[in-house]
Amino acid sequence: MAAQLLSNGVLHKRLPENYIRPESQRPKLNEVINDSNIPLIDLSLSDKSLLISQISYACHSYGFFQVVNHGIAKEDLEKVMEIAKEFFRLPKEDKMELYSDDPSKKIRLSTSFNVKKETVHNWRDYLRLHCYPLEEFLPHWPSKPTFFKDVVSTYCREVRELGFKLLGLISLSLGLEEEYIKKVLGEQEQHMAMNYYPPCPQPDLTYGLPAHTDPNALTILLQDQQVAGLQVLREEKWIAVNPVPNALVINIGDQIQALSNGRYKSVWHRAVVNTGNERLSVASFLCPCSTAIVGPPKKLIEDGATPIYRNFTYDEYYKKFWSRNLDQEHCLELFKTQY
Ligand SMILES: O=C(O)CCC(=O)C(=O)O
Ligand SMILES: [Fe+2]
Repeated sequence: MAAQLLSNGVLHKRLPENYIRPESQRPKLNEVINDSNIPLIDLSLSDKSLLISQISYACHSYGFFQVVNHGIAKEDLEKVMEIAKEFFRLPKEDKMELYSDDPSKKIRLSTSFNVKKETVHNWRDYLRLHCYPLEEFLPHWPSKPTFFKDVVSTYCREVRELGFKLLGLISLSLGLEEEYIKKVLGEQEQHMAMNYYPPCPQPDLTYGLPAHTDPNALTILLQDQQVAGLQVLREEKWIAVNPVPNALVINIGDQIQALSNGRYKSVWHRAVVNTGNERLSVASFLCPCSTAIVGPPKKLIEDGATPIYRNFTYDEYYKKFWSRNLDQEHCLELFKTQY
């Protein structure tokens, strides 16, 4: 039976059986660290070498950071959040026109993660959109709510620019030329996931999204300004990433981990749910073009360092990623060299 969209409005008093994780896999919410946080970086900092050293530290020791003064207006962030909320409130008939559980579809509304493969579902609906080149995909995006295409396409353009700026800073922080990563990754694809996590009757038994790493190069996440839910693994402990006003959360994906020869980390993260409030997040993923060959630059291995991963194309990697369950071993493990 097809999984049901949670946003279609059935209220659950108890968590349905097929969302309940076995005891050993539950989120242990009382053990999460709430009062520590990931680095917060001000991108308007005029001291560029200080900025680069902050980026280097954040990418190496957290794999995650938040940015403020990132160049995207507060109003644009608010509009995207609002339109995402409106989207998930559309009538069932409108939403079901977009429903698909086929991960290869470029525009689709779905639920959980990979409903055809997984045995336990996650407390999430999501709209996944390919966003680049915009002119190619825009005509196929949802035409409701009315301003969806306008608002989301403006945001996509802004996020892409921010992503390139960050890739430049990341290149510099690795001692590479500013344009290095952008050149290697080719004409990058851009995908978006609008995640909707409704209130959940038993949040300690399930996830919005279980622990995973992002398979792409760089992720820019706009998270709900009111409701926390994102958590990041650091030194074997889960840390809550509490929302900071107007900040965007940045995380290193598997491709930058590979490209930096393991220096920068694509870390495990997850989204948990709660009883009282719905939560939304909008993730933008910059992805290498499918034929891009990912491997460490000469500069990072010239002092005799061993390449940790074999070279691969993004196409090969992405297929492998979607053929697995989300919470298996780090997908990069499968690409390690045999030394
Ligand atoms: O909802 C969140 O905060 C996390 C979303 C996420 O990790 C993803 O979409 O890959
Ligand atoms: Fe993620």
